[in-house]
Amino acid sequence: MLKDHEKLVQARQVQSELGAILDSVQEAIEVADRNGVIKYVNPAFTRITGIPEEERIGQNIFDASPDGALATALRTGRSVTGFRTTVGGSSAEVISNAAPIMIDGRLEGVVVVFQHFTDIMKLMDELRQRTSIIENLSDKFGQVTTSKYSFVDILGTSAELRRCIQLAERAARSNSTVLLLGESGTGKELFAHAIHHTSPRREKPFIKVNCAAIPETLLESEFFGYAKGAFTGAVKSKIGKFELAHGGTIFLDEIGDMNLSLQGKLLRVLQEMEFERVGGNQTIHVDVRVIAATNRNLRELIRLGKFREDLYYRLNVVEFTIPPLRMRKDDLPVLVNNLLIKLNRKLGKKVKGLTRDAEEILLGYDWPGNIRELENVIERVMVTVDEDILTKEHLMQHVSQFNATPERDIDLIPIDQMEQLLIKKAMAKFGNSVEGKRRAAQVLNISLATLYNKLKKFRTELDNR
Ligand SMILES: Nc1ncnc2c1ncn2[C@@H]1O[C@H](COP(=O)(O)OP(=O)(O)OP(=O)(O)O)[C@@H](O)[C@H]1O
Repeated sequence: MLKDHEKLVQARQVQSELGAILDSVQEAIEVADRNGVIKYVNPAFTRITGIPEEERIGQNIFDASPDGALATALRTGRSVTGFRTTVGGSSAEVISNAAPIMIDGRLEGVVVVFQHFTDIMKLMDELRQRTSIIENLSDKFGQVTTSKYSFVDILGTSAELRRCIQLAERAARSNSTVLLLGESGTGKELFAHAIHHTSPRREKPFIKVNCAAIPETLLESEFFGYAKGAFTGAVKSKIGKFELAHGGTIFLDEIGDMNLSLQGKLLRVLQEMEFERVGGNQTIHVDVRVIAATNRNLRELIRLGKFREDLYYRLNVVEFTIPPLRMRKDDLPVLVNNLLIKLNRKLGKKVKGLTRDAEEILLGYDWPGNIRELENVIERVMVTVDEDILTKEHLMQHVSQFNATPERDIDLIPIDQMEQLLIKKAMAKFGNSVEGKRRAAQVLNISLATLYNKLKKFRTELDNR
């Protein structure tokens, strides 16, 4: 008797603990016996459905909610999950999970647990919002870059270059807009990095936008971002480069290639430091320092009506032109030495220097592709030559630019290969920048679009090999 009493006490304790749990959960719980008679509902059931406990208990589930999860589970003897329904006798729309209660292999009843559909929708909304915040942040995180070079990376001792460095160092301390001019490959981007790196904004982002590389139609949203639904496909909002650069510097490369309507918008941003996202109506304020660069003749573009004069005056608060390499040949030795050190490391070589006549070849050449071309030339020779000292013959043999006699005896090869060779040669000479491609297309007497197509075709052929 004592044992039975002890068991009874234990059972009561378990029952009251379970009761407390069932009473406190947020989900509604309803239990029916094997005949469908409702035996239990918890307080959350009444809260969600509005049906009082005393009204529900004793009803048969096949009368009360014949199409609900509980009746279905009882009818089939199987669990039901994610069942969306309206609770019989109420207007509450719920998502329910029901399961049969099996004791010793026999169906003794069924239990259902459900939640208000709007509660779930609210959670889903919250989840969506948070996911969008995370996506935006990770998008931003992936795009934010900082400057990679400082003034110590700009090599050269010529008076012309030193004057540019002095001006740039002074500009770096101010907040003024800087306009960098100069031929392709003269180091404009390097200067932009160095100015940001030396400015009080150095810890903040340095964001580069190549105005020539982005299709005109996308440039505006690239600059200012877009609001969700701004156009078909804008399923979420996107942050623009100006917002990304907040607190730091934006480097607008190839500014001479920007279309006139966007020039107007850029002018407004430079004046007011505020804008709206494409398709958005909220004004966004930013604090951004602008450095712009181009290898095109902006005064000529203004004369032709292709560049806004007011924008030009807004940009050229500090303006300087980086002289081409042919006008500062004094810089060649230090540039070449530095390249030898860098490329020895990269290619695993031990080149110590150049013979005097090899140096003379470099000094005698006029470097239309500037320092980028010099880098290409030295790398091409070092890749193919194993000696410690580079000679005039090495240069002549491996660098077509130095061969004064173009009508050499050429091997007969298929025309498409010859076309590839010529395009490669032009690219090596003028560099891979947009201006380089423009000049290459000019020399090859084909349109820029044709050149792009051919380059794309070579790349696909290489990928397929
Ligand atoms: N004074 C310099 N010292 C060392 N390297 C330099 C110097 N000037 C340019 N370079 C190197 O030459 C290459 C071309 O420079 P950069 O891209 O800055 O030229 P750019 O004028 O911006 O060219 P583009 O107009 O074609 O964009 C880079 O690899 C850069 O590091």
